[in-house]
Amino acid sequence: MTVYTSGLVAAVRKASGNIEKPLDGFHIVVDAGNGAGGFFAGKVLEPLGAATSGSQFLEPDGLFPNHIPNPEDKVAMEAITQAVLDNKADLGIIFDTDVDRSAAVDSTGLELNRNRLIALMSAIVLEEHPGTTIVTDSVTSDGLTTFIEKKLGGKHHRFKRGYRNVIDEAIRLNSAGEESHLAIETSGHGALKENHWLDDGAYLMVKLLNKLASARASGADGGSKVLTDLVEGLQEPTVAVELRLKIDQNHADLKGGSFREYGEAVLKHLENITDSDPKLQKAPVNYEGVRVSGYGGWFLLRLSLHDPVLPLNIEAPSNDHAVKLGLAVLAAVNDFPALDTSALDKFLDV
Ligand SMILES: O=P(O)(O)OC[C@H]1O[C@H](O)[C@H](O)[C@@H](O)[C@@H]1O
Repeated sequence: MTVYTSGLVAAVRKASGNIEKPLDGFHIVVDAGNGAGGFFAGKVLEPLGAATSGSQFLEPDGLFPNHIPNPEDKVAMEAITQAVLDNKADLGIIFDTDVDRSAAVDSTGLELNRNRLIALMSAIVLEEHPGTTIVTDSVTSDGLTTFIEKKLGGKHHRFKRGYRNVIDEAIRLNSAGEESHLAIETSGHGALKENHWLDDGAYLMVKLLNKLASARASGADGGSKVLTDLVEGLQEPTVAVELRLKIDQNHADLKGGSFREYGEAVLKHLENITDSDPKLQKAPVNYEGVRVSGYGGWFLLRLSLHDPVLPLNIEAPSNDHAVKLGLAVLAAVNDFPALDTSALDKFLDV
């Protein structure tokens, strides 16, 4: 552990031009959610000179008495945001149980997770490696693609859900001659080529600290603004939801087949229905499920990696637009009685 944490500390010192305490004067709070990430406060931030008072839930407790340690979870993100605001901290850092996922919160309480974290990491990596390909999971937003390609001059390769899938794809691209330095999921899993493609949430946060430290070393004193500025221009949808539609594996409509076969049949049917609707356009390149644009937004219906579930992501510029997209999905999935559409029904208020 000492070898690992001293490597993280050394990386930030190096980024600052070898200053011993490059984060002196910064106040950074950590929320480990009672998982394994509590070390980051005492073993990484403090040796670098940052104050960490107000950090919370640093003691491991497998019952997770405070909140689920998950940087995608609303309650978890509210907890770290509140800690940042209460302590008037410069930055908040949150980890999942085993520190392979992470996210941050800036000094104003802006959450830097999901698409925003990918945008931020892409900005950092593309400064170091202009033009490189960023590999992400399938539920990333259209705004993220525009940001990576138009603002940052990189290439966005939206692949499949699953951290192993995105990392393996980035490794494959490199061996096929296409340079990629970052594989990252909206879940907060992320891996860099320079870190031997390790799925390491602490290292992602070190890349943010490097930015703070180098800005400070060059005389800038805007706290976490150096990070927030990097995501400026990222278009964000007004509505972004994930609804999980369960397949009842014991339902007669499966006719003895597997839930996967059933899910594939749902997806095929949805694809046929959307093909015949002129208001909807199938994504020209897509590696997982059915991704469709329309009404100024998009939806993706796909099979879960592990569960008998079809997760449905919808992003749209307004609730009305999101409802139109949801209704298009409902028209297809209603023909499959083993599918529990209650989450979608509730969203659509039908
Ligand atoms: O397909 P889902 O049920 O949404 O789950 C997808 C998720 O599964 C696991 O948690 C993996 O660690 C993640 O990398 C992945 O994103």
